[in-house]
Amino acid sequence: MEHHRITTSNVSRETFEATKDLYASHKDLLEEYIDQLFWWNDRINLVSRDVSRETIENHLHHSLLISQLSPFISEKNIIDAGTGGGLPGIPLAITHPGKSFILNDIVTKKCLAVKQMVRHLGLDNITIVDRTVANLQYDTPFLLISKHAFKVNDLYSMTSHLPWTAMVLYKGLEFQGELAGIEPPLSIERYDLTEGSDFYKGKALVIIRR
Ligand SMILES: C[S@@+](CC[C@H](N)C(=O)[O-])C[C@H]1O[C@@H](n2cnc3c(N)ncnc32)[C@H](O)[C@@H]1O
Repeated sequence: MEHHRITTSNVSRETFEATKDLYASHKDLLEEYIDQLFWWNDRINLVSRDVSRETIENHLHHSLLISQLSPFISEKNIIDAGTGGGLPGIPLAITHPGKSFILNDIVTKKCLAVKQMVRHLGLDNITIVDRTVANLQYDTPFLLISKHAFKVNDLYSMTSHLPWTAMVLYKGLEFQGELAGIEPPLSIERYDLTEGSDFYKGKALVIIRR
């Protein structure tokens, strides 16, 4: 794994503040999404059962953080692999109506719930695809994003056939062991989120380019 080039930066206060502003300017729809997530979570398991509203709000802020990073800003087509209940894809689609999102999960009932939420929220920039990410077919270059769903080497090998321009992954700070077995040298930027708040301690956003 030494052949990969890894750099580390901190995410600035301004970036966290800009994310809060983005949340505030789409508050009504984001709060509606949280209501939907709780409603569906009572029926099927999307997030942990006893999770508080405050924690879910933190997950939405966390989801929106990547909107401040250049790979997200410059790409119109985005695939969220292992989206579960729609994180980070739904908050990003709400706040970026000009971008197109594919939300992917291997579990069909999760995808059905996400489809209902998307319909309820009136979002027309989301397509849902229920299969393993390894079987996705897509010809247009896109940004691959994923929050706490895969080890880096697993996601890398499952998507090697796809034309992703970069991956942005929501990881813990210590993800380097997950690079084992990846042969081509990667350029990796690790953004340490620890400065954000207690919620972000030990968390990182990881940008990977091949
Ligand atoms: C820990 S959950 C994370 C969900 C969401 N990203 C979040 O942050 O709340 C991981 C998700 O990855 C999905 N998953 C696991 N293997 C997958 C695969 N091969 N292809 C697509 N989705 C997969 C699971 O069904 C699950 O919903």
